[in-house]
Amino acid sequence: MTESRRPARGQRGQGKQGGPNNRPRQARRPDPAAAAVDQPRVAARDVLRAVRERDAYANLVLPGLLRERKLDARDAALATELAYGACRARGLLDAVIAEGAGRSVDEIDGPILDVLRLGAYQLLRTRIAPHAAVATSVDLARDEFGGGRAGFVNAVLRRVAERSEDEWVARLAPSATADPVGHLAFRYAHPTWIAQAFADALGPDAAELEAVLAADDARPVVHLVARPGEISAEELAMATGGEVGTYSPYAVYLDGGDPGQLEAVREGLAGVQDEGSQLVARALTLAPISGTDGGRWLDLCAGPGGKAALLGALADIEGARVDAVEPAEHRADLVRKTTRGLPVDVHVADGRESGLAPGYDRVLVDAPCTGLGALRRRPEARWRRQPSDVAGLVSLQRELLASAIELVRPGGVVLYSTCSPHLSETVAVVADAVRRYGVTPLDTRELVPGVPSLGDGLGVQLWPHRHGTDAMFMAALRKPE
Ligand SMILES: C[S@@+](CC[C@H](N)C(=O)[O-])C[C@H]1O[C@@H](n2cnc3c(N)ncnc32)[C@H](O)[C@@H]1O
Repeated sequence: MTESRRPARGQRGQGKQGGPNNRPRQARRPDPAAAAVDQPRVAARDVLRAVRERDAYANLVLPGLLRERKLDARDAALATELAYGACRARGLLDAVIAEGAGRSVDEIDGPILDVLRLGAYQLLRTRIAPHAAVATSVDLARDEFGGGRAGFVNAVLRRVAERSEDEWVARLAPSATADPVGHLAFRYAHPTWIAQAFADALGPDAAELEAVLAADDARPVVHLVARPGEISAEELAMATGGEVGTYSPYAVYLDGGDPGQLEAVREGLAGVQDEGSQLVARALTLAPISGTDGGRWLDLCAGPGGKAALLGALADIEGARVDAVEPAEHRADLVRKTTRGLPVDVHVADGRESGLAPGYDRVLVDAPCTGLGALRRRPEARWRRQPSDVAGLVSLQRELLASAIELVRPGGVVLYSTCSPHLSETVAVVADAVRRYGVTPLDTRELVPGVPSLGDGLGVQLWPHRHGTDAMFMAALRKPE
């Protein structure tokens, strides 16, 4: 056993303290005498716990929790940084914690592991003073579970604090020469299969892999969409103090804050929508179709309605009408909400057998996917997704695209999109449809005018590190006449 594998002091008896680390365990009654634990860290800890125990989404849990506990702006910012950061960095943190604890993280009780992840994140990836990172974590453990467990947390974190993040990476990551993708995946805290999927999609540009992985950890800028016909991007930027976007004529970038509180958003003049998604909806309306546009548009996978709302606003201007299909009732409700007052009819149905009459001029298939292109907006998602998810999604994507091709009229266009750059979900699905149904791939790059660095293929792959958008993919296909 190497020195680093030696069990840390204070962990005696830990092995008997519980089973799998995702099982809720009985908390001790809080000790009123305990020093007031630090509220931002309590909030971050509670987010990690909800993610681990209930499969919650960190970005849905945290805002409610901050409001409920009335954290001021500074504390809220710290809680956000710690909760999201620790969710993102989980793989790296767990490897270091396992080394510090001398055991696999699977053998550490979940609630204690949450505290350790929070502490290790502060030690490795923030400028918080090490003694504060350790002491506040020990307080968290003591407050809930008492001295023994606090001692374990103290011992493990002291070991973690012995090295910087770079030193831990040098010690624990696969070799950069023998396994460059595995090395970068470890350094940037991504599962290797996801880093490999990005490298495959980047192809000859795989040297950019480091930049993509780093972009997933950067705090994403909030993108607003100015609803066409309601407000211009310039007006929205003026009203919100934001900056007009680079590629979508409707985009405004906001540096921070809660966009839900903005008057323009509350009044429905604007929404929160990644610029890449705006480009997808717009591309459908720009695609060249044969003959005149009869104004029958279809959004086959519409929930929660971001693209349907933009399509609806553009349809209103063009005199068109959109059918929006979504099988999940609660998501269909969201579509109804976002498209209120627009020429959009919502149908609760499976897109593979929607019952809608064929003959659409334009059809969007914004297919359910792994979401690997939006990891920066969903802190825990990279650790939740599994490679085995891909095959099932690909079959659904193929079936939905087949259905869209049935529903579009000859000479009309189907736009297939995903918020994933995984090649099985993008070019492979499109190539399969071209082969099976004889649809013609269009040069989709022409449908996103002014967007650079789109590569040689006919499809469009956006990237956070190149375009500042989610890694959306889109490909336009015309049905032969
Ligand atoms: C990537 S999301 C679409 C996002 C949406 N276009 C937007 O911009 O807000 C995929 C959607 O497809 C829905 N979906 C899943 N299975 C489906 C099916 N068989 N037919 C149609 N939609 C489906 C999911 O419920 C989800 O709402």
